[in-house]
This record gives sequence, structure tokens and C-alpha cells, in this order.
Amino acid sequence: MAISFYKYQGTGNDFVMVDNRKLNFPAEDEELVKHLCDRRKGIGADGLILLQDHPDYDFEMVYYNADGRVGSMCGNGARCTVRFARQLGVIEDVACFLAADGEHQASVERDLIQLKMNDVKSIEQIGPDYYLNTGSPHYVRFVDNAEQLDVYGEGRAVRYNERFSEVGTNVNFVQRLSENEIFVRTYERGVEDETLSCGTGVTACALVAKINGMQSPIKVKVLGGELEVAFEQQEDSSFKQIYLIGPAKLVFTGTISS
Ligand SMILES: N[C@@H](CCC[C@H](N)C(=O)O)C(=O)O
Repeated sequence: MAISFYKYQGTGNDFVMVDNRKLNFPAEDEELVKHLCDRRKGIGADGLILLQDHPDYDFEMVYYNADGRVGSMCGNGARCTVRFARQLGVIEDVACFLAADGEHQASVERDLIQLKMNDVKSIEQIGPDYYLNTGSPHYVRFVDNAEQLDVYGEGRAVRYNERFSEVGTNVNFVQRLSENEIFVRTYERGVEDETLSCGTGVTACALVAKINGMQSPIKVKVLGGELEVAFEQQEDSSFKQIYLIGPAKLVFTGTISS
């Protein structure tokens, strides 16, 4: 079977994208998805995304992690899907689409994609660390020197902690750089390694930064570039009007036989 694909990246978080509007991509085949995401034997990506029709939305985004399993929300993947939808002519500069965690709005502003994330009602504190869901589950730990950190080793220690054993978690390490800027490194569930950026992770870190005295909007440096997170915190401490803003780019297109 020949599969036509598009490769996109958002701050270095990269995805194989398939226009599934007129296809019936066999995504239940975990080995196929894993193969396409394999960096040596396949195309290479942190995940695979199907863009498909939906009767009530501009499109639906279906996300799979690089391990072949269907994933939860992917913030960078969603920004790339919006760019992809625009390239295909599915949308113009605004979109209302469905993802794993429900409805999202987005807009295209030149190089940047502004993505509205779902509200976050609560943040759990676990010792000095935090745990919250921004569409995907995220553990957040503040550190003094994220650059020197063993993200793989320390990330796996949390990822495979029995507390998270059923669903697992992504693990983020955050360093405060200035009054309105943080640096984030993330160990991603489903990739089972550090990625260059994680959109839902960056969002989680910005909300936790607010709890620790920082104000919206928060600039976020990641290994693959820069993002911004804007939000409002309500009196009941929940977060609304959360926006993840950053670039999303087409890298190349191709055809691969499975
Ligand atoms: N890279 C993503 C997060 C993808 C989901 C994650 N791998 C999981 O399984 O929770 C992002 O940009 O949000």
C-alpha cells in the first residue's frame, strides 16, 4: 500500500500527517503507525495525525503517539493540523475542530498558529511538584538548571512511578528564566523519550508558573524554539481562555509503501 503523507513540525515536535478525508487509513494497525514514525526505518516523527471530515466541525484531528497507540490531545500536533488544513484549503484563517479532548478554536496569523486549549479546572500539588491535565496528563517539576538535567532518566522515574502506572504521564521540567519567561524540557509518554517541544506540556508549565507568581502571557523556551501561553485565572483558581501560540511548518511531503 502506498501512503501519501505530509511531514510537519511545531517547535521541533514533528508529525506525519495524512489527509484522511477520502481515505480509510488503517490506524488501528499499531505496527504501521509505529513503522511510519520510526526514525530509522520509516519517515520519523513523534506522532501521526489524521485530518478527517466531521459533520459538525471544519475537520477532526485524530492523534497517535509514535508507539502506535491512539493518543490524547496534542497541542503542537493541533497547531500543525491547523496549518495543514489551511494548506489543503479546508479552512481559511480560522478553524473550529474536534480533537480527543473536544472542541478547539484556532487562528492562523502569518507564521503563528493560535490555539485555544480547554479550560483547566484543577491542579494537584504532589510535594513540591504538580499534576494537571491540559488535554493530556502532565507532571510538572521546577528545577534550577534544566539544561544540565537528565530528562530521560528523571522523566522515566516519574513516568513509571506506580502512581501513574495505569495511564502514565508526560513529565516536564521547568526553569524560571525571568519575570515572564520559562524554559521547559519534556519527557513524552508514547514517544518514551524527550521531545524538542510538547504543547500541552508547555501549557501545563505556564499555568503552574502562574501559581508560582508569574503572570500571563508567559514566554516559553523549548529545545525546538519558542512558544507563548496566554490565559485567565478565575476566582475559583481554575484557568480559562488558555491560548497556545507558536509556529507550525510543513517540512516535506512524500509517499511511502508500507
Ligand atoms: N506532543 C504533544 C503531547 C502528545 C501527547 C503525549 N505524548 C501523551 O501521550 O500524553 C503536545 O504537543 O501536546
